[in-house]
Amino acid sequence: MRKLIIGNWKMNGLSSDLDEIGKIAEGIAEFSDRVEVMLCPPMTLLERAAARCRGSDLKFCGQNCHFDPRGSHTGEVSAEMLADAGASAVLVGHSERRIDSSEDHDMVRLKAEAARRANIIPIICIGESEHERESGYPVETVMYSLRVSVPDGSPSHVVVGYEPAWAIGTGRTPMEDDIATMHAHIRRGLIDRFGESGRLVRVLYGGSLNLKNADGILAIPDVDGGLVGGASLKAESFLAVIAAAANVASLQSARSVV
Ligand SMILES: O=C[C@H](O)COP(=O)(O)O
Repeated sequence: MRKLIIGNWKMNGLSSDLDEIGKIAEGIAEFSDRVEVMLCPPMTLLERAAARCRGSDLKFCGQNCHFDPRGSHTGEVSAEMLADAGASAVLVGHSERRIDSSEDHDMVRLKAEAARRANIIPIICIGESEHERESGYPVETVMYSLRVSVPDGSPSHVVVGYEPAWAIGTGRTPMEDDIATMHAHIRRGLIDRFGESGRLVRVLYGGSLNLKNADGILAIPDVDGGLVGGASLKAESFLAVIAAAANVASLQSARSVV
């Protein structure tokens, strides 16, 4: 399976950064056989970025959507609008939205269902806070989020992003063994719920992923790719993470042949 690397620009990016997005689109061509790449620019750049990169392998992703298709929701954007602007996917339940906008698991599930309704892929983000990790029950916390946030029905075209909130933007990451344990639990939870189809759900790791740690983290079993924040803002650092993902994908496919 190709690795999936998603860059999340969060509330960063002006029209002067469209050239940087163009560089990313050009730079990923050599890795496209091993890595699928998506970028989540701010809403104000989405349509222009998608138009500019049309014909490249770079796909675009919204950072959030409302669960209704239209209506009286000032300041919101629907999944249908994201699709119309050129998005193939949307992040739902990112911990920054859960904190800033009090989104709970039920709302995240409704948003994931809205993405499916609009034929775009929901990237469903789950992860424990520092307090939840220190309380000693991070696995239980994450498994509960997974159960409630992921909608029923076929899990095909659903992506899960495991992002420990305390690792986001801090330069701190869990130990590789802890990431392996969490991803194994998530995989088991998906298989228990969806049977063999649960094996096909891509599970990404996010939280201070960068060039220095990408080789190790992306090689962990059941880590199917990564969600990259800060390191995705410049083409050079984002392409370095993508190159690392391509190397890991090559090694894993060589091993699976032997
Ligand atoms: O969506 C991306 C994540 O929040 C990770 O952000 P970060 O790489 O800056 O820690």
